[in-house]
Amino acid sequence: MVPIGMEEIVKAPKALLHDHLDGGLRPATIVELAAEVDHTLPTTDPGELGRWFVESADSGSLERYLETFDHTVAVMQTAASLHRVAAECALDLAADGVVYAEVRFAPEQHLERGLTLDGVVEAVLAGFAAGTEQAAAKGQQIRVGTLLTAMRHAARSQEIAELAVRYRDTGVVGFDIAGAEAGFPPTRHLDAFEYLQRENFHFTIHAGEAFGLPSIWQAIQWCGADRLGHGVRLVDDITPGGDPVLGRLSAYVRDKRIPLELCPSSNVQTGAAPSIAQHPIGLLRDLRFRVTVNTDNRLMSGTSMSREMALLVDAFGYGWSELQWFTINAMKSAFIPFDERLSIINEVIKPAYAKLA
Ligand SMILES: O=c1[nH]cnc2c1ncn2[C@@H]1O[C@H](CO)[C@@H](O)[C@H]1O
Ligand SMILES: [Zn+2]
Repeated sequence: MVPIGMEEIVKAPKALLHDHLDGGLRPATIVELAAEVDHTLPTTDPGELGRWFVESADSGSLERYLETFDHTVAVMQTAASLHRVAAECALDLAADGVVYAEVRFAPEQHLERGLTLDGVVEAVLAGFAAGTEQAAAKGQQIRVGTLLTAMRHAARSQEIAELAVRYRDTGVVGFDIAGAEAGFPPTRHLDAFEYLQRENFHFTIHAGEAFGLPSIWQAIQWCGADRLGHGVRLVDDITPGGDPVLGRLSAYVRDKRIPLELCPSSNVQTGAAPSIAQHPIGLLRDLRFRVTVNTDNRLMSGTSMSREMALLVDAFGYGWSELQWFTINAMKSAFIPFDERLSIINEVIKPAYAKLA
């Protein structure tokens, strides 16, 4: 079998469920926006700045990895800058062959220059719409859904959950919590999750990245998460060997087909996995968990959806059938309505992979 090349992977349709808006800016855009607001960057050379983000995020610790977001969040404090960053995000994902993306960000982090929560959300939604339209004009079809994130160390999750529900018919498709995981269990935000369940709304929870099984267990069994952001530490509940044995929690996650939003490069940078080749995605796929492949933060990892796929092809020898499986898993797990998911699977994904294979 001829190994699959990067160019072909870019052309293949891909679905992305876990991508942070403030973790995916173009370095050149950060430089321009920083000059407008007098924000001091480590360097104003876009190439060097891109490398600075990757090297700084390569820290082995989630807390230190998250410090790099100070520079991206600082330049995303006006409606115009949020609009631009969101439009470029849609354009960049579409150019990479992503046909469906859920992009998340935390509105509460963008209020430093007078915007309201609603103002932040409206600027981002308008930016995604503009970028989607520009991509379509170039012949690149993408659909972008927005997830609103609440920061887990803060106390605004109920407010952000209500904000998400308010915009559910105009582009917001789900809710999430993010930020440092150790010391900030999901149950701190139980009120918000119970509210969302009563509203029949969708949410994912960052869990099982920098903290292990208790975090995953709470996210699912206390909070009712539809999906797990990362969830990579679920392997702590699997006894490896010729015939791996699943514990109660990992068996539950697999039986219920709870999607795992795995982010290989990001996990290596924060120390959640030793390398791509040793990333638990290999085992989890073999065991048929509902595995999806994601970018997390394209800027901090110097990556793209196609690059993450290519890394897995290199490390695990995956072919088109595995790449299609990841893509369909993601599409099945999306927060948009079932009929819309199905039409992307049947009309876009399957015909394209049939030609590739
Ligand atoms: O992998 C991650 N784990 C936990 N939190 C994260 C990760 N990536 C980004 N953020 C946090 O989410 C916020 C909103 O997008 C970012 O500002 C960052 O603090
Ligand atoms: Zn994340």
